[in-house]
Amino acid sequence: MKVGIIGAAGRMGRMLIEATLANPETELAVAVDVPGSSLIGVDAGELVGAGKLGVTVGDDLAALAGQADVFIDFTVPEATARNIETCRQAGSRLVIGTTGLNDEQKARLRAASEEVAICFAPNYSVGVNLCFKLLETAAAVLGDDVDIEIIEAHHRHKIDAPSGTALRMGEVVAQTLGRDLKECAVYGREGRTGERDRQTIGFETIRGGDIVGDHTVLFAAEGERVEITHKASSRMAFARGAVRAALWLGAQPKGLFDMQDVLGLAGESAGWGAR
Ligand SMILES: NC(=O)C1=CN([C@@H]2O[C@H](COP(=O)(O)OP(=O)(O)OC[C@H]3O[C@@H](n4cnc5c(N)ncnc54)[C@H](OP(=O)(O)O)[C@@H]3O)[C@@H](O)[C@H]2O)C=CC1
Ligand SMILES: O=C(O)C1=N[C@H](C(=O)O)C[C@H](O)C1
Repeated sequence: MKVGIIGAAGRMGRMLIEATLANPETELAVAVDVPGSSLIGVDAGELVGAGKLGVTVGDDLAALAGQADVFIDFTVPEATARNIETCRQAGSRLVIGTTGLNDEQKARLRAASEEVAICFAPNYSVGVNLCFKLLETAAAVLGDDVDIEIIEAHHRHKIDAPSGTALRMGEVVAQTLGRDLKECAVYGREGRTGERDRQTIGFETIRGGDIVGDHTVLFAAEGERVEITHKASSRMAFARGAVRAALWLGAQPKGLFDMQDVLGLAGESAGWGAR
């Protein structure tokens, strides 16, 4: 399968190039980054120490859209929104890892998926997607008898908070408990907060150094507590998952999917964020 990487010069973009080269079923066909980047025109192989591959980093997705079977986009929300439109017009499949999309951008994504196949997930690691299923079970068993807090930590360069993964974890728990996350989420606390309302779901964000991505969901009761934790130690976990999603998406003519679909874990609650 011919794969195109959008955001190729970024932290994830470089990992995605490596993961595409390492997978015997995928071939790097296109690499794109932001217009004006000093890396436009550089060979994509040189970005990851793989030597020259004959694929130079371009800046015009529309002109390159026909050269790949599936594109993988890990950029910023504004760029992803434009790329969705470009892929829709070109009839190209798209795997999206970008987090922090607003409601309007998600609505446009949903609309585009009526014409092309799109996989959209806040986290492509297998471990995190397993955690989503564990969270359904934990929330269903522990129910309304616990206080629920979601704590995430990431590197100092991350621009959105809470992480897309933390928000999805909140959506999974809220949906299982019949709550609306938009109404029950509490983001950080300061000052005289008053006693905790058990119906709320709290979010705490840590940013520092080179932390790849840690997530903990804490279920705290009187006398005991349960913690479900995932720690990523390499971005390769996300990149391998995204390439797996690209291969899976190649068989889908159109529609909106997420990593739960790719892994065969999708139940009634799949696609919490975008659907
Ligand atoms: N779903 C998942 O599994 C994961 C999701 N992510 C998400 O992926 C996104 C990217 O993360 P990360 O790689 O760390 O970020 P980076 O900033 O390192 O990479 C983003 C890249 O996209 C480039 N870019 C910006 N605008 C455009 C554009 N219009 N066209 C093409 N390229 C563009 C940036 O260029 P420049 O820097 O020059 O602006 C940069 O090279 C984030 O939203 C993050 O949360 C991250 C890891 C896992
Ligand atoms: O920006 C990152 O780095 C990551 N972002 C994703 C998110 O927002 O959930 C996934 C991962 O934790 C790394």
